[in-house]
Amino acid sequence: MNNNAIVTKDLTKRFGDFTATNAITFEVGQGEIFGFLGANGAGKTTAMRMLCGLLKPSSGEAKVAGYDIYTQTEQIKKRIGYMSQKFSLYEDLTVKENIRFYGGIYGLSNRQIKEKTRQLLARLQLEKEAGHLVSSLPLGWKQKLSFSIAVLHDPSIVFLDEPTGGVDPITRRQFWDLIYESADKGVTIFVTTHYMDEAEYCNRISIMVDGKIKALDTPSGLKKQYNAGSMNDVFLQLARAKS
Ligand SMILES: Nc1ncnc2c1ncn2[C@@H]1O[C@H](COP(=O)(O)OP(=O)(O)OP(=O)(O)O)[C@@H](O)[C@H]1O
Repeated sequence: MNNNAIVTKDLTKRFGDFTATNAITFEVGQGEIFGFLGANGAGKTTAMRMLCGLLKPSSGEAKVAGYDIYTQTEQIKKRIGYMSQKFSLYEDLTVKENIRFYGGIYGLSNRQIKEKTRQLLARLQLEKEAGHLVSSLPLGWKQKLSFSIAVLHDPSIVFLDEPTGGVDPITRRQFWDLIYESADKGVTIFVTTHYMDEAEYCNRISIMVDGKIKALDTPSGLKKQYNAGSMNDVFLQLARAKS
């Protein structure tokens, strides 16, 4: 396989008789921002959990950061960051304690944790809140903190599962500034979202319907292909074609 960040071939996950992810095939380049779109229940989280080494596929192949998702999940976990829909910050720990806790899990030294904490708090302008409980932060700040912690150990790929749910477009845009900063440093971003403004920010997008990838291209390529004025229009056409 080449040096793409993610390569999948016919990747499939069945739960009993139900096929949640149905033979998906795609490649994501290093440093690319790849949007993984689909309606509720389309199979996005299932696919993402397989790529993160958290769920064993039923069939098909995939490599993440060059490692096999069946046999090399430990190597994969060391090289990726993951931010789930219900991000995993500890609400009853302070901002600084959360950073220290995750730095420890990622195997950073005390010196690295101290330096990373300083950089992170400065970048997010959260110095004053360093000693505040995470539960006291507004949702948008929790999301930015959660993303920053997901890339604390300088992973080569970061998986974001609906990272900006429930916040306004301006707060989402600020979150995307963080994503662009990471991508500029060569980090591959694999992101699921329901927001079409966010879809437009991606380099390429795949759209999943009922477990299958129905479209995959740049936002402008997809709009052209579907003769659509917006990504929302593309999305609706694909969703309608289903019924
Ligand atoms: N452990 C499981 N056992 C049985 N069915 C499951 C399991 N996990 C997911 N599913 C089913 O697989 C389908 C795809 O779920 P998945 O969470 O991957 O979708 P999604 O595209 O991420 O949706 P959402 O946008 O709502 O998060 C759903 O119908 C879900 O009920």
